[in-house]
Amino acid sequence: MALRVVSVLKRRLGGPGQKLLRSGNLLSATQHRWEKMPSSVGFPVTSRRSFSKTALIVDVDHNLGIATMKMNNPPVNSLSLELLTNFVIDLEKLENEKRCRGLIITSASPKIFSAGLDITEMYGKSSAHYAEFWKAVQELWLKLYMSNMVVIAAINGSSPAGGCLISLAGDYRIMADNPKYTIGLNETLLGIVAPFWFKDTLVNTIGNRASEHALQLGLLFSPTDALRVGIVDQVVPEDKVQDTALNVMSRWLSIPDHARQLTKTMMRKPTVDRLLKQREADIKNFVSFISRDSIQKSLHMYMKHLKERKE
Ligand SMILES: CCCCCCCCCCC/C=C/C(=O)SCCNC(=O)CCNC(=O)[C@H](O)C(C)(C)COP(=O)(O)OP(=O)(O)OC[C@H]1O[C@@H](n2cnc3c(N)ncnc32)[C@H](O)[C@@H]1OP(=O)(O)O
Repeated sequence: MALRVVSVLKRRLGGPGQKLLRSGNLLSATQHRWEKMPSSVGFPVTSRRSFSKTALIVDVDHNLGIATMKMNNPPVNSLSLELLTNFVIDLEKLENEKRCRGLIITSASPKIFSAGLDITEMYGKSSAHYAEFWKAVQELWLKLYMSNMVVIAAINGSSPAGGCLISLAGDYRIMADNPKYTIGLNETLLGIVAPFWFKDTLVNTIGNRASEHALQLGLLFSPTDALRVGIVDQVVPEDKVQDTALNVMSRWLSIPDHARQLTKTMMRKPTVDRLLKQREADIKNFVSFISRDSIQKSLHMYMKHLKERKE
């Protein structure tokens, strides 16, 4: 199957996209190599590099120009300060790899894409810790939302709150068709409020009315409902998520990078600038909001509820 997908990738880049690239004199080293491949054979993986840190496994296929990043923070891929920090470091590395044009984000443990922000980072800690944590959340969103790479979320499990934000920060979302999985910004269910830039990212994806409805009620959508409202772009059988991501990636990579990147910047920069203009104030707001006794109590109760569910 993987070979078939690679053949599709080669065919795609050999088609109109390739012509566009040629006319714009924009062929990257990776694409040159693709052009030389005879179409009857699968693409040999001659250059593959992996780097794996705590909580993230990154696999870069230089021939395809695609990196796959698997979140690997058992049991639920909660976004701890460590995971957020490593995520940002690895994104920067990939961004600097000229031949890496696409990134697929997924989970190493099917069933949970990511449980969102690590709640234990948000209660019972110092103000300095909250500030550091929030800065890391901001940093990841800023880097991901404005990435020069094509970013596809291969959502192979549940994806509440911060997990949903990571998916929304990408360019395209493919979710596994399993009614047990849910996705959405459910902050209000925890007694907390999605910050304005979480909200903006959702509004940019599904529009104002649907966002207001989803945010006020803290809706967690099944894959079918997520597709209906537009939170995800495609729902596919569980075992087809990765191949579909590669296939979709080929379509996006057939567009000349500079044109696609400038378009992405044009669409997203106003949203990003809103946070950049008030980044420090946003950190202060978070620290003062999360430090309130009532919020600390809500988070504590929510964690207790999560644990009691199992008993
Ligand atoms: C005026 C305006 C100012 C605004 C200022 C800003 C305000 C703050 C904004 C903060 C934004 C927050 C974003 C977030 O992402 S909050 C996190 C939201 N996440 C969730 O609600 C998901 C919770 N988890 C679950 O629903 C389930 O765990 C899940 C479906 C993901 C998996 O279920 P499963 O049954 O497989 O696993 P368990 O529930 O048994 O969980 C296993 C253990 O993991 C612990 N756990 C789960 N989620 C988290 C988490 N997010 N953080 C930390 N730990 C988590 C769970 O407690 C279990 O632990 P134990 O094994 O020890 O019991």
